[in-house]
Amino acid sequence: MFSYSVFKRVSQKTKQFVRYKHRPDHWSILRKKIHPIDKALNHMDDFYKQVFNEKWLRIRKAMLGKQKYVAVINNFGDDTEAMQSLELTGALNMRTLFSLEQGYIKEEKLKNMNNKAMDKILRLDEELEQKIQNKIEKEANESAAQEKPTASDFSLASSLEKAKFDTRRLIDIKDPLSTEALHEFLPATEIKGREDFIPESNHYKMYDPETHFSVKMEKEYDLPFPDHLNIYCYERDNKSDFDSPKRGCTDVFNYYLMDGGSILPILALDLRPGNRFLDMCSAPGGKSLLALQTFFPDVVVSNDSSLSRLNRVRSVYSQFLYDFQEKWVKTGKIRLTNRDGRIISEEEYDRILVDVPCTTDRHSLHENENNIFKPSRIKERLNLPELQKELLVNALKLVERGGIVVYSTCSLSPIQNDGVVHVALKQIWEETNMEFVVKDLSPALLQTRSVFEIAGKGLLRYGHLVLPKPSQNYGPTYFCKLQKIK
Ligand SMILES: C[S@@+](CC[C@H](N)C(=O)[O-])C[C@H]1O[C@@H](n2cnc3c(N)ncnc32)[C@H](O)[C@@H]1O
Repeated sequence: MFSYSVFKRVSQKTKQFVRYKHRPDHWSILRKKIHPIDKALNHMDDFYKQVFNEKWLRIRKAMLGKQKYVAVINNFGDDTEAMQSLELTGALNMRTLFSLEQGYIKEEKLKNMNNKAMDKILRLDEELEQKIQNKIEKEANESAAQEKPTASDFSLASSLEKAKFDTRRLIDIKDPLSTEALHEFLPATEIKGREDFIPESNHYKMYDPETHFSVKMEKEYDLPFPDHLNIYCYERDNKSDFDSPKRGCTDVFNYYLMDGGSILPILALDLRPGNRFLDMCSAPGGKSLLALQTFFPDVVVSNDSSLSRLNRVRSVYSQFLYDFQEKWVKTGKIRLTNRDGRIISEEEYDRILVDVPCTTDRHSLHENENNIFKPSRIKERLNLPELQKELLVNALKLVERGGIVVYSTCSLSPIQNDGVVHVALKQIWEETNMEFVVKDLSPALLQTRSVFEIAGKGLLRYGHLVLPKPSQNYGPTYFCKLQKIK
């Protein structure tokens, strides 16, 4: 076969040439290079298509699109002015949206004294959502069909399509995230050039489906919205950007921008006055700052095992809290600690947030730099569920009786989400006599449905998952609330 080769002149004087067999910047090489973001997309196409079925196309489209933010008003800055200026741009206070929904739900309840109101609301909501979804999926299918040919020639997704699946090992479509099913998820193993896939699928076996233990579940009907928390968002389909935050008279910023999904783990914590709150994996610090805006915790401990990332928390605090060192650190209200969350001990907390390192799905689809799907980070990626489980187990041990732990990720992976909660509870059950209740927030989360699409008990066993969608492009955010009862 004719071999195409190129020469590179290495010396101007001697006019020597080096003969490349494969020139590194040749178009055919560049075209074939699979970047970490491509790898991430291939991985998600393989895995999530089978988990979320027809919803996957819409989630995928949203995650590849523009992420939506909310603005958390800084109560320690020029808050009133900030709220007024945001309202002038058409931003809405989330508290108002939630309470409008609550009012509507109550009204429906009254009208339907036989208490079928919830079913009715859910059904109407689902019907509406389905109509919108069908339209979006139709559009997504059309654009995917146009985009496909070139890149998919060498994608894993296309090779998997051709590959034979061991159908006994695929997730049961009827109950896609049943514990047994997610533990058994195992893609076809005979895939050339994808060696990392094999150890990864082996890794899923650690979630032994044979082990049975009882888990207490309890429905929760209320998701209290702290009085002092003011969070602004744009309504469905409004893709406006918030202006950059501004410094006020005390030189601190007036609001903090964060993914809307990130507020739910903090709301789920149900912070109360006087709480001692540990943010076990806190950097860059958005959720710690959000917890402080409620005015409830007496002490906030922002921990992170990475010193450089902990310095980012310090910097966020300094930008949002006036006289941070004097008023917050020296008074002991905020502590910044640089420890491995797996071995924090001795202290007791009433509230712990375990917002673990994960595959950061949205980020992994956009940034090649430091991407968790880089070949050099395979081992780290495969070890994530183990690390996540150890962090959660330690939080469950640390929290006081009656206290609350919220476990959260920004991944759609059932392994890193319900899977980790499952193994952590199993370990606690085997090793201690502690008891926990998993809170089913589905009824309480109804009030958030004008802002978020949340997958609940139909798709998940323990927690809740904010699903990104083009009209409200937040998340993914998984969160699970656990309360220690013994
Ligand atoms: C998803 S980020 C946390 C985001 C943060 N909660 C927020 O909302 O801004 C996960 C963090 O966990 C930290 N981390 C990783 N391993 C850890 C460990 N063993 N103990 C404590 N923190 C850890 C990482 O350095 C990273 O900053």
